[in-house]
Amino acid sequence: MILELDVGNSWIKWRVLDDKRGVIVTGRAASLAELEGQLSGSAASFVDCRVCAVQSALSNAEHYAGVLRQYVSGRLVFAASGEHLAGVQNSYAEPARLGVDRWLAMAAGYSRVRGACMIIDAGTAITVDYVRDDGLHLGGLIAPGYQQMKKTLVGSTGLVVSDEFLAGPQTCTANCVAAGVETMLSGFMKQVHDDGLVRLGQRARFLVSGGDALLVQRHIESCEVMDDLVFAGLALACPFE
Ligand SMILES: Nc1ncnc2c1ncn2[C@@H]1O[C@H](COP(=O)(O)OP(=O)(O)O)[C@@H](O)[C@H]1O
Ligand SMILES: CC(C)(COP(=O)(O)O)[C@@H](O)C(=O)NCCC(=O)O
Ligand SMILES: [K+]
Repeated sequence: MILELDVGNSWIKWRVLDDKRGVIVTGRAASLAELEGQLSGSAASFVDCRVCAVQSALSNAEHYAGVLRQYVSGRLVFAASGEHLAGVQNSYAEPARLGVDRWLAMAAGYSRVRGACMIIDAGTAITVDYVRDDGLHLGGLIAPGYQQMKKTLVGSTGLVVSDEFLAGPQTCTANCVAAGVETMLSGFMKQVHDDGLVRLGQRARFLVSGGDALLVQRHIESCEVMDDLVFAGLALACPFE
């Protein structure tokens, strides 16, 4: 059995694969302590484990490794961004500095569509990565995520915000804030979509992942939601063959 972890800034997503690489359990934890509760509750032990951790969590990698070691008898690997993976070429001058979650999602997305694609991951941050038809990464964008946009405004002004999805002018504070954030997201997505088609060509595919993927889909109708890109990328980077 293989334990796979996708550690983001808001959630730790995890899943377990059986010996035939089929997914047998998936889960989500808000913290390492919660994850530990979930793993010990399952009373499972895993042979190997592969981890994708965003930069903020990597600074805590030893602590993660110490906790995970209790459940993992074999290999325990933290994936890292490199120069090439599955036909994708990293554009960063220092390839290791590219977020490994972005890197794995790009490799998995490009492997699947075998052509120009834009990878949009809507989580704590919204990241956008451009991958050309020949696999060259043209670079990307990092913007505040949907909840961050709301939190920042509400936190710094004390305003309230409604949870509804609203467009156009509104007539109470909570709805004005909700519609304002939605309009920012919609304008950003329209710009990203148009720019993707210009830079990557009209046949480019738009692949979307992350907790807010469905919000992105509201604005880019032609996009394809692929929730497992980071996990699929982990298998490419750390195949455990
Ligand atoms: N049931 C849910 N509980 C909490 N957040 C959710 C839920 N469904 C969607 N979300 C959204 O998912 C976002 C986090 O997405 P995720 O991809 O897990 O982020 P990260 O990779 O940064 O940890 C939150 O900002 C929130 O808007
Ligand atoms: C940009 C990110 C913080 C996104 O994290 P997420 O929203 O998935 O939690 C992550 O990819 C990261 O830590 N990147 C390192 C910096 C970079 O990619 O340039
Ligand atoms: K993200």
